[in-house]
Amino acid sequence: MNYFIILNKCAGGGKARLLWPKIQQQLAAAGVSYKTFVTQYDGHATSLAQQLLGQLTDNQPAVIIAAGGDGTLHEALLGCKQYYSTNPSDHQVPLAFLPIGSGNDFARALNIPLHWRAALDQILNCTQAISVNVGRYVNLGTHDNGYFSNNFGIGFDATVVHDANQSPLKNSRYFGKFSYWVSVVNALRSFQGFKAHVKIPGQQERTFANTFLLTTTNLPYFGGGIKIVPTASAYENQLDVVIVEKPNLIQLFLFVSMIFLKKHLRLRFIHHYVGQQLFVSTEADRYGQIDGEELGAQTYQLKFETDQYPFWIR
Ligand SMILES: Nc1ncnc2c1ncn2[C@@H]1O[C@H](COP(=O)(O)OP(=O)(O)OP(=O)(O)O)[C@@H](O)[C@H]1O
Repeated sequence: MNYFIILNKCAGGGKARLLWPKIQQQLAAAGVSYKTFVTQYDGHATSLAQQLLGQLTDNQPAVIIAAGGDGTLHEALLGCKQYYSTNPSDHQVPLAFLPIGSGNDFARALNIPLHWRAALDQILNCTQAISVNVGRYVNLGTHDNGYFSNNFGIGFDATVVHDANQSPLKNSRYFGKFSYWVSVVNALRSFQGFKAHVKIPGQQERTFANTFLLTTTNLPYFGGGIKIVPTASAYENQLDVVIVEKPNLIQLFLFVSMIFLKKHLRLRFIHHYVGQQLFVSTEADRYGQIDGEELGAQTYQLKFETDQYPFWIR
């Protein structure tokens, strides 16, 4: 097998850079053949995936390993999907994920070990690709489109991502988590609810006048280990959407406590729907995030659908 590693040394607030020599040692000890492509800038993993797929011959056994956090996996997946949309093939090169970022929600959801050594062993011992569900979105207003392995969030979660990205501490291994929690508090104090509509084909449209969080998810987890939809599964051909209406202080406390008990979806200000296709629109500019990658503030007119990609994960 030929392994092609797309490595984001900045992932995990620079933790990936420190781990990389150890990972190299482990690869050398396993005697495997691999090539490394190090990302140089935001978005680079997408073009690296496209370039390397363009250089592979059709029947060359290969696996692309996204080594970084969920953002690196997101970019690599996007590159692969974009490549095969213009170069269709019956054999698509599978993706593996070496979770050396901060949140690593994809790994949590797909039982990929969170320790790099065990995760690498799992990749090297894997013998067959498995098809995994991913989300596809189209912004019907702008025609922007793309994919997500984890989730597409609008509102509070995305505001936190935006705020944390502005922090000078965001790349600090030790203070990165602290700056994240400062952003959570900031967003809780200032976030203004927004009007949103959710429509699942065959069902009536639902409108929420004061939305706090609107997340379309392929996985149970978001935000680095928060189990937002305990029943969601990337092995099922469906997406889950969760709408949280803006909570008052008591509701916020209830929400946080019930999340720990995995019973928050029973709360009356939280709504959960499932579909293979769904439509989401909003009426005010709010931040968005895709797999933890920030989108600017905008209004959304989104169509979500399920899609698949082969993963090299067990
Ligand atoms: N050379 C680089 N310089 C600056 N940013 C980079 C570079 N290479 C990649 N990036 C960006 O780093 C960001 C963070 O990467 P990633 O999401 O993989 O790690 P993380 O945020 O630590 O993990 P997680 O998303 O799991 O919490 C991504 O937006 C990616 O585009």
